[in-house]
Amino acid sequence: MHLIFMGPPGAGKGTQAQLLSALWKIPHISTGDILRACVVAKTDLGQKAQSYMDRGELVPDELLMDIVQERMNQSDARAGWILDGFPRTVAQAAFFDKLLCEVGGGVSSSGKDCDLRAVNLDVPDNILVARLLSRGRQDDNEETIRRRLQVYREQTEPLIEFYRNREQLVAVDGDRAMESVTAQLQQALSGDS
Ligand SMILES: Nc1ncnc2c1ncn2[C@@H]1O[C@H](COP(=O)(O)OP(=O)(O)OP(=O)(O)O)[C@@H](O)[C@H]1O
Ligand SMILES: Nc1ncnc2c1ncn2[C@@H]1O[C@H](COP(=O)(O)O)[C@@H](O)[C@H]1O
Repeated sequence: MHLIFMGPPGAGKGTQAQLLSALWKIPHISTGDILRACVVAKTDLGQKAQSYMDRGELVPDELLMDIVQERMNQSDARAGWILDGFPRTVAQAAFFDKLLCEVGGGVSSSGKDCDLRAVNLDVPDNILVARLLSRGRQDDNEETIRRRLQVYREQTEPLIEFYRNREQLVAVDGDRAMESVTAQLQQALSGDS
């Protein structure tokens, strides 16, 4: 199972990825979590990324490439993965296609034998804002949330069309109870493992 979780901030990507990762015994790889760990550890990357994250901007593409490549090369990623929050730009998607050709362990990014699926969780903006305000992460304040939603519409949403054109898109209504979203995902993805 090779999954990309898309959807705006607060759509439930992390929540669902964590559940399905435990169920299917494949790693949940969140670029946001990796970056936050780098910020806490005050690594060079963390120091460069922090101001972008605090403002709700995307961290520049070139800073993401190495961490994704390194994580995908770890042994637990051989059997499959759920990528949460990557790719987020057209440039990242192109880089990711190339990476899968090189280190994909048999996963190609397209073609008839490819099992890559891009899951989009759809949730209305007013619900997203309410969810994020009650989650209360450092970047979950009203101003940053608005900017993250805007950045999502401008830079990440175009990827929905990209994966739809490749017939890899799985669209799920994320504005339901958590268990119902999980059930929809299991049903939509059954037979893909
Ligand atoms: N189906 C749901 N119904 C109600 N609340 C939900 C649902 N799914 C997730 N949540 C809650 O909404 C908040 C955001 O969820 P989550 O962190 O999974 O979103 P995300 O898409 O990963 O966001 P981000 O991209 O900002 O990291 C969390 O507090 C989570 O508990
Ligand atoms: N793929 C990414 N490209 C650029 N910036 C990213 C990426 N993934 C995460 N970020 C930054 O981290 C925060 C939080 O990410 P979450 O996925 O919401 O945890 C995001 O706003 C970007 O600044």
